[in-house]
Amino acid sequence: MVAEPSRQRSTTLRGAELLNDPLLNKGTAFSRAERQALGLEALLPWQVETIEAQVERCRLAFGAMGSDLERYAYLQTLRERNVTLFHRFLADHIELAMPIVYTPTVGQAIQHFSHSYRSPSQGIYLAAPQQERLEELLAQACGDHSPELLLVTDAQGILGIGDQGVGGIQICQGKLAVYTLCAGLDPARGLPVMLDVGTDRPELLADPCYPGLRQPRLQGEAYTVFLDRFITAVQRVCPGALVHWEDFGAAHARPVLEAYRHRVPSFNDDIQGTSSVAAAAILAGLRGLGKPLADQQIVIFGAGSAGCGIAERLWRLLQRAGLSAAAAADRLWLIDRDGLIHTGTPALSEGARPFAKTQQQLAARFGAEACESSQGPGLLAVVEAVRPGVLIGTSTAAGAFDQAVVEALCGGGERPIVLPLSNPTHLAEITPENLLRWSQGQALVATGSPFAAVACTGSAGQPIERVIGQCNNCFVFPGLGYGAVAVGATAVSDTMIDASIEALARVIPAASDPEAPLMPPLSAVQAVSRAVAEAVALAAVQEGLARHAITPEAARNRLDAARWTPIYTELLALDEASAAR
Ligand SMILES: NC(=O)C1=CN([C@@H]2O[C@H](COP(=O)(O)OP(=O)(O)OC[C@H]3O[C@@H](n4cnc5c(N)ncnc54)[C@H](O)[C@@H]3O)[C@@H](O)[C@H]2O)C=CC1
Ligand SMILES: CC(=O)C(=O)O
Ligand SMILES: [Mg+2]
Repeated sequence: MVAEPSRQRSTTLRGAELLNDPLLNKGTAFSRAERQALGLEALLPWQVETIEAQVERCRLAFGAMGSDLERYAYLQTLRERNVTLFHRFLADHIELAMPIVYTPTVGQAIQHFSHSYRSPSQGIYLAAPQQERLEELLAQACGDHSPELLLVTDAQGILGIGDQGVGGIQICQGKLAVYTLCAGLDPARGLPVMLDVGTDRPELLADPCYPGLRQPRLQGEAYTVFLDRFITAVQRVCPGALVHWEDFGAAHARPVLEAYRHRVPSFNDDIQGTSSVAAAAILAGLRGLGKPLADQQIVIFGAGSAGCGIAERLWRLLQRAGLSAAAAADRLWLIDRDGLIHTGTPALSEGARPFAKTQQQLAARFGAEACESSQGPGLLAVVEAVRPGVLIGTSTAAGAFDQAVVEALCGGGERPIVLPLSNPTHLAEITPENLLRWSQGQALVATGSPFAAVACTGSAGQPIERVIGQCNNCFVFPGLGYGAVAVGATAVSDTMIDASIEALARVIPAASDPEAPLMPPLSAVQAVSRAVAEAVALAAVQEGLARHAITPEAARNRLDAARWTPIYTELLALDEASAAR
């Protein structure tokens, strides 16, 4: 339940104009006095309702819908009409609503965007032909309410479903809803930004209903110039705002992060947020199993933004656990479309380069013939040769962790940690049900999208139900972003990200019991986000990166003071003349 501090606000809006303002609208919850003062008396049915009664009506309507896509559309409409009620519904029904506004349903909604688009919803579109006016357009969109957090995508790599053009704005809206739900970011302070640099998806280019720019994506220098202009506009219009980069394609995600992380406070969620949740799950799982990280071999299947981000973070943690940089890199085995990544892999990415195995390493593990082809050994061969304690999937290759792979992982009675992180649900590298069946209940698992509990046999032969934790960056990015914004962090440092890992790892149930879930339940996501935000804010203070707080106490106070809760504000009528004074 949400506590109800009293809040008041004045407005010059009256009647329908007020009902059409989603940040101020309360619908049937306007009191008699407000209705009278604000010209609403004939515009609302007679009953004055509480927000709880409104939430119950929403729950009934939501439950009566025939499909998740309809539920998504219903919640979008609610958000466009009444932001407070939308967020209160989410807060009171997290486990029902989160899979709709976020993965997996948001992915489906994005794929239907061209055909379901009705009216401008929350957020802005900045298109390539407007690139000389980005500052003016951003200023126009922000008005007097400079955002503190910009959630920015170019939609080239939405979840695991690739280039989605301007429909990608809905991932920004979904992530911002999660920021508010989990961390308490004021919805008026977050802005979804869709950078429309074109699309390379032929179906969108050919679709007369596609509402975005119908041209191939900007490439090379033209892309860089556009991004540069955008960042310059951000620096001028909303100085100090945090930029959260989301779902860029693999070719741009890392270069964009590196190019601008020193110009604006920013992080890439797919690279850094994901690395945090994966690292926390691994640390907690190993603690529960009583195994040191420094002893592990780790296989990462899918060496794109998320996979390389996880590798880089684990590399850092392995070094902190006492290994040299070279020995730590040797523990990480990255596999992509061309098999195990090695120094002869074609088009080796910057993110994967530190982990590329040398020809000598290939020969030592897989025999001399492994060096004869640019194609590296495949997943099964790597698992058989390396016997990893941890297997991570960030490939979008549904079902790639098959029975042979699982049996090889568990050979010798090992209890591996397996994280099939690809989203949405149908792209998971393995279902928890198959994993637990083929590993005879031995594997520890957490998935990117939500999965139902699996019936298993316990260690004493008794029937048990294994609850499947959701290893999704939603357990980190709300706290990371909110913590950074609350103290006015001038950068998002590696130390701040490390702090988020430890805060999350501490509350993962499997850390003390390997049969318990490998992530906290969604119902705990608000408490987890608060702990992550605090750890991040304190790390920023310690590093001297916090503009708004110089002591830990001040940082904690700012986290509490900035927190927005979905309760209605009492509205007072303000006349135009007083407003002008
Ligand atoms: N659970 C979570 O919190 C997160 C999950 N993800 C998921 O991870 C997946 C990857 O995301 P990104 O890294 O952003 O995409 P990406 O496109 O940057 O990386 C995917 C990589 O997988 C490789 N790949 C594709 N098919 C393969 C195959 N058959 N075998 C081996 N490698 C293959 C691609 O070549 C590419 O390098 C997506 O499904 C995404 O939804 C991403 C971020 C967070
Ligand atoms: C969760 C997320 O960021 C992704 O799947 O891309
Ligand atoms: Mg993402």
